[in-house]
Amino acid sequence: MELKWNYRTNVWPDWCPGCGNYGILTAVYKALEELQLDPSQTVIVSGIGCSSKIPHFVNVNGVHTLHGRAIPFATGIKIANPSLNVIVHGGDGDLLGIGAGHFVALGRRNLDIVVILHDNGVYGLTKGQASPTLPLGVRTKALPKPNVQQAVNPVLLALASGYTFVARSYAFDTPHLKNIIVQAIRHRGSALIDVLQPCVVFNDVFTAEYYRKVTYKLESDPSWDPYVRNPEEADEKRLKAMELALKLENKIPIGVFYANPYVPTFEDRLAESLKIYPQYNPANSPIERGKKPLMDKETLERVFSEFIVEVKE
Ligand SMILES: Cc1ncc(C[n+]2csc(CCOP(=O)(O)OP(=O)(O)O)c2C)c(N)n1
Ligand code: SF4
Ligand SMILES: [Mg+2]
Repeated sequence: MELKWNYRTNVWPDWCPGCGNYGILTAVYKALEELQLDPSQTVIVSGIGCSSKIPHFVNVNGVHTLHGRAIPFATGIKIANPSLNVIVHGGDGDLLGIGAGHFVALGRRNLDIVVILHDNGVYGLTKGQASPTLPLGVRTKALPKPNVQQAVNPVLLALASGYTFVARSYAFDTPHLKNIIVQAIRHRGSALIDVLQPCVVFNDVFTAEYYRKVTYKLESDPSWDPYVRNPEEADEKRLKAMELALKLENKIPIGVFYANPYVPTFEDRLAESLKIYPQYNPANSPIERGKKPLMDKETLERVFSEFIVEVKE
């Protein structure tokens, strides 16, 4: 395959040797190369954490934002310019701790954004505190006592929130993760990929050796079909995906849990509700004419006239 664009930057990734983030970065490069995404039309948005350094290492547009706030940034970017490919990267603390409300809101909207969750069970950057995905009773290296909180199941939460593409993969199975990322980018709607990611410094329980033993691929089960082929089978397939997501005892499934292309995206709903949105979204609207702002009183009234409500006493 001819490589038209070098998606690698000159910035040397400074993660610890052996960190699962290297596998995720490699899979991202391979997915972008396969899709040949236009770098000028692609944005990676991250929060704060070891995982969130990723925009510095990928040669597309990037924004390294605030802890927990990658999804709201990405939402603004996508609504302002719906033609962009928007990919969010964040840690389990970032997306499911401080950013949990935004994580749920994205699923409810089904905005066409891919979320890649670096799931290492710890707050890596701040030295190994328990993250929202660390199970109850597990004691990792930096914890003085076993974890006293229940874990959030990212796949289950995404399914319950309305994400229309939900998958799990493993950081050091880069061909598998690359395939999932390609599918998630091609999908129209909110996509979550929960990536099991060893943190070699702070998580001595969920290690690469552990994941190698317990993970198995859904693709190897011919009876598993997560793809919704007509809207009538959506509920049943989502329920099956939820049941599977709950099974985490001795074996952890990786692969696609649910993919439903029939739910309208937020962009579609916005265009339905605000008729001028596709034509006059912020990215394709001039903001000034003759050095004067175009958003004068008359323009604002025209834009928002559809929303004026008369409240009768
Ligand atoms: C508003 C705010 N609260 C807390 C922090 C401190 N902080 C920085 S990174 C982080 C957690 C990182 O964990 P995670 O999101 O799982 O990413 P990882 O480092 O594991 O990849 C925290 C609590 C911050 N930077 N900003
Ligand atoms: S602390 Fe953990 S997550 Fe952070 S770079 Fe090191 S190994 Fe990776
Ligand atoms: Mg983490």
